This record gives sequence, structure tokens and C-alpha cells, in this order.
Amino acid sequence: MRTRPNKFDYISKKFEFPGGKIESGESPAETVVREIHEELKMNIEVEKEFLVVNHQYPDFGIEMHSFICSTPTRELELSEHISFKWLDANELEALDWAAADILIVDKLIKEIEQ
Ligand SMILES: Nc1nc2c([nH]c(=O)n2[C@H]2C[C@H](O)[C@@H](COP(=O)(O)OP(=O)(O)OP(=O)(O)O)O2)c(=O)[nH]1
Repeated sequence: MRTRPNKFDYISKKFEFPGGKIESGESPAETVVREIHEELKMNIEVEKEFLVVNHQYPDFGIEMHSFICSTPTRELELSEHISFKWLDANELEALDWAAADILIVDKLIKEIEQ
């Protein structure tokens, strides 16, 4: 997903994976299901936890949990992003990713190469 203009230029219009912040009482896997439904009107199933990344941006730090998920359909409705792309793993490297996502992208590419 490509982000909207953001107050932090190092996140503005970068590509990111769909998701968002954990709400009180939620597990990370519950968060990703809820956020993807809220942001994309898409129903997904979490298959497995993929990688936890800790990243320090100049103004804040994040701990990001990523998951391999499946969905019965690729249909979605954008509400919070300016565009999206469905990509094979070997196409991921070409995008301008938010810095925290690079380790996830690298791991996806390595796993698919095997
Ligand atoms: N969803 C998502 N967020 C990411 C990724 N990479 C990355 O650095 N982030 C950052 C951007 C945001 O600062 C934070 C996620 O918060 P969020 O999606 O709830 O977005 P936000 O802070 O812009 O929104 P909000 O709380 O004001 O509604 O993590 C990613 O791949 N996906």
C-alpha cells in the first residue's frame, strides 16, 4: 500500500504493508485482521507469524509484527492509502518501502527464492 502524505517525510508516500496499531486487549494477529477489514474491507486469515521488527525512526520507534495471511479474493476498497500493488516476492525490492519494512521484504524475497 502506498501511504498518504505524512507529517514525517520519511514515511510520506512510501510503500508499507497494510496494518496499524494494536488496540487495548488485542493480540497482534487480531489487530491485523481488524485493520485490514477497516482499511481495505477485506477479510483475511492469519496463516503464521512471519517476523517481528524493531525500528527507530528519527521521531519515534516501532515494534512491528508481520504475518503471512491468506484471502479468498483480491478485491479491496482503499480508504486510507493512495494506491496499492499486488506483487510477487521477486518484484518487492523495486518499491520505495518505509524503512522499518526492509527486513520483512528481504526475508520474503529470501524465503521465496528457496
Ligand atoms: N501499517 C503499517 N505501518 C507501518 C509500516 N511500516 C512502518 O514504518 N509503519 C509505521 C507507520 C505508522 O507510523 C505506524 C503504524 O501506525 P498506523 O498504521 O496506525 O498509522 P498512523 O500512525 O499513520 O495512523 P493513526 O494512528 O493516526 O490512525 O507504523 C507498515 O508496513 N505498515
